[in-house]
Amino acid sequence: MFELKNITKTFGGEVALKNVSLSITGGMNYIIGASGSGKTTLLRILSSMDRQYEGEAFYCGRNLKELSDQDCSQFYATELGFIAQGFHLIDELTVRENILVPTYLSRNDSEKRLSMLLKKLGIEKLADQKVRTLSGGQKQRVAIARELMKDPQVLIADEPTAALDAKTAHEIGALLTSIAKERTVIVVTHDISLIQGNCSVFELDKGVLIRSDKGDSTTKAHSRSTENLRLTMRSALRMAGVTGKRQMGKLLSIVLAMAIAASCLAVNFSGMLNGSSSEAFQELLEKQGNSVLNLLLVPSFTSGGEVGKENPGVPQGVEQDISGLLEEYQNDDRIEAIIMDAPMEDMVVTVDGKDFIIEESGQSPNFNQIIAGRIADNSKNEIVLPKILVKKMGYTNEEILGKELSFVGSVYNWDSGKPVAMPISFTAKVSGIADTSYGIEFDGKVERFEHEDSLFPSLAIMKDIYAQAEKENPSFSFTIRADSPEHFLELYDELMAKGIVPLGQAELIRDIMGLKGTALVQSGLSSALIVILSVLAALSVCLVCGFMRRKEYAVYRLCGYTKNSIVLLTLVEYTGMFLFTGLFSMIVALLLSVPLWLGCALNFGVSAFCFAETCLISTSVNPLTALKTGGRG
Ligand SMILES: Nc1ncnc2c1ncn2[C@@H]1O[C@H](COP(=O)(O)OP(=O)(O)OP(=O)(O)O)[C@@H](O)[C@H]1O
Repeated sequence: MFELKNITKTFGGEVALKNVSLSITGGMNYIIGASGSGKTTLLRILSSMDRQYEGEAFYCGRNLKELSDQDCSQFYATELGFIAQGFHLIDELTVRENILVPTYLSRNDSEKRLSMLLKKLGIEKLADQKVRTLSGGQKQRVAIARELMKDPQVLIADEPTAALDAKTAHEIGALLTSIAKERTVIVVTHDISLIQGNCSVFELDKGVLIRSDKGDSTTKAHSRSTENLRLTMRSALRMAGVTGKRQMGKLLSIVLAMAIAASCLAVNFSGMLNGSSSEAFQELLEKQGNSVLNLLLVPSFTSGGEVGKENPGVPQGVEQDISGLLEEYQNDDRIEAIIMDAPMEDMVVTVDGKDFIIEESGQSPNFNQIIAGRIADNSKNEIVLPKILVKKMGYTNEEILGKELSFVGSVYNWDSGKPVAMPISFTAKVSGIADTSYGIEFDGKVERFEHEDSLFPSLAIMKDIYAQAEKENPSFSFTIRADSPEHFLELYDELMAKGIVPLGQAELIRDIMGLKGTALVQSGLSSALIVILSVLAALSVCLVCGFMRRKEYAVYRLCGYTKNSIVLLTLVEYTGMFLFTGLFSMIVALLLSVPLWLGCALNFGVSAFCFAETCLISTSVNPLTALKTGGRG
């Protein structure tokens, strides 16, 4: 059965086994020796847990060194029962559930064999008891029953009586001897009083085999399962049902951690935390109207009074050449509209034979937004009227649109250096009505103003009236309406770089955008932090739960579960947890108005991360280290 030839095992120069050759043909076999003599090392080689040594070890003619991981799982599932020190049972499960662990891999009816074993080992009354409530002897019987459930050719036990009192130790010894009548039993022990009857004894001393007493025991190999044992989806579901029920606490903590992480991420990504970043600009728009995005381009203007007071001797007039800019910016994508700026005085408008005097405000026209019709076509005699004037004339917006109106008034000619009012007149078709209101904040209160002399004629009209006013080389002022605060600043800087000073609230908008930028950076940082912390929190809970289940995963490996089978079991568990988490996330999403798809996607992402982490832990468990298998554990 086992044939070991010249086995030498060293641990970093220290020899644990030296040139050991032996053969085990069946029956009861004891491996004895002082502490540190190499017993456990030999056991690990026999059970194929350790495949790094010099020499050759064969089991039924197969070289143990050449077994693949898959072969090993099959070996554990069908050929070898292994009882490590410390019983290696799954504490949360009942006796029955523990014994049934290997049976999920096969399709055979296990119930009959289970009741036979419970009876044979004298533990039928304990079947539904949790194993953590059992005594040491009872636990050892459950461990033996579970291994016998596989109907193995060989049963290996590492110090099976070490933790038991003398009476129980002898009962277990007798049990193993009776099992040895049907299969090969190999026991490592310190307790030589166990050695009775016809058995083989191998004694080690400092790694050297010093005694090899062979009993005449040969066990007939009974028929082995050739079935490729693996976990099917059905058995994985059944098994997850059992383990899930017993490990509810751990699984619920994972569900909760994943749900909290997914909800935090959903809230984070839905932009609820970023909402305040554009609030400051929105507030400005509400107070002052859309005209905050206006850039007024004029050929000349006078600097503010403040500057004049500080520097009384310095002339404050600014002259600039804006010719050509109108054409340049006419079709710019960043611009919502270009509005001609026409300060006209003493205006009287005639509509349907009725004259209306337009009251002067002394302010330049202020364009907020078009509320009916459209901006005047610069090639035609068209004009946009302020809604306040239309109201004063007693018309509705719809009634006045398209009407032909006559205007008379004056325009100042500054060619001589002094303002000379020049009479003008023109007719124009009404192309649109504009809201010309704007707000100014006084003592925290916003007051709104609107002037009826905010007229917006086309370029064609402007050219006509400047000709009438006999202006030499007339230059036409106009307002650029940017389509966003970002483009407003871009256009402002571009014009300044050209040496043109546009009039507008650039500094205020720059401040607000700077604020927004800072807010975005801050919210970006806090977003990243929330993402990292949420995922880390969920991963930590899974890590802790995964580590708490390491012994359980090691038991699965020794019962013959392949890594793929353990991944499948983990997948089934996580699918269940994903559904629970999904329910929680959906409720949170509904309560916080987070898009459902976002909640589900993030829930899936978090679950996938946690699943991957748990798979990593469950498949990388080394039964040698996870279960105590000798002095070195
Ligand atoms: N993983 C390891 N790393 C380093 N040395 C080891 C390792 N495992 C065993 N050894 C060494 O190999 C020798 C044999 O150890 P082994 O555990 O096989 O002895 P043992 O007879 O089973 O002892 P005990 O009865 O105390 O369990 C010892 O000197 C031990 O220190």
